[in-house]
Amino acid sequence: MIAFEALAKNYGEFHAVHPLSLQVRRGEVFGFLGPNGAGKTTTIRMMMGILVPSSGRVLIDQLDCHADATEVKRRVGYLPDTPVFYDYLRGREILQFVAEMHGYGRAEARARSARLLEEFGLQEAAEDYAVNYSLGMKKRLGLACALIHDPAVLILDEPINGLDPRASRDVQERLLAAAARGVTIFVSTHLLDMAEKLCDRVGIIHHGQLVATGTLDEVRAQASASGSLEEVFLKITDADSAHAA
Ligand SMILES: Nc1ncnc2c1ncn2[C@@H]1O[C@H](COP(=O)(O)OP(=O)(O)OP(=O)(O)O)[C@@H](O)[C@H]1O
Repeated sequence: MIAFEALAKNYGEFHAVHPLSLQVRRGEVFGFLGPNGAGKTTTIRMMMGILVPSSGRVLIDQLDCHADATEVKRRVGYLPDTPVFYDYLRGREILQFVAEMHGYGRAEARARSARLLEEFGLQEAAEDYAVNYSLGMKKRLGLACALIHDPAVLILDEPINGLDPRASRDVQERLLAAAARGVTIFVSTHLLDMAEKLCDRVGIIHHGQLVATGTLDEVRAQASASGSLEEVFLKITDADSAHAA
């Protein structure tokens, strides 16, 4: 479903993402984990056609995310790390606007927006301006925007970063519901609890390099570590730092 083929990004001499090769299967929830500055957002921006790869490519449904960016966007819902909305549009208007951008007529856009506002618990705030939304509400609105066209794939950059425990659980439950409907989810995070609860497989990226991939058990075995994902993650990224130093 998602195929990274030696995808890489350099900024001058700096290798933000070293050649990355990886397959994510249809219906899988894949956690892309890494510490700050590891290269997660850079990778996701290349998947969304926002950044041009220095070499290699990434395919979604066999479409090149750079060359076929428009067609890819029809199949993909994207939640950026910091969702930005027009401050003086109301929640409902934002969703309708996104639906119309996807080509739905006015009536269908309205119906889809109403359904998602309800599903995401935003009906009461539907007529409020986005500028007055809390961070949790913004993330929920962002997710609703990402799902408005029933995408087969969701690409999420830090979907619960900065949320309080209730809002965080809320978003995770909605992601699990999407996964249960068969949506393929590629989610970047440095919040390991979430990855442990949500993901079928994870990849750990550190200093722009994929240093481990697999189920939690497989990653544990690769790291010769036991215990929580946090322990495995710390061991892998520490060992790598020591190695790099
Ligand atoms: N436009 C740019 N020019 C130069 N370096 C950049 C640019 N954008 C990102 N970088 C660098 O590339 C590296 C990877 O950044 P990226 O934002 O992808 O990390 P991240 O894993 O998403 O981190 P975080 O969890 O902090 O968001 C960082 O060292 C960053 O400073």
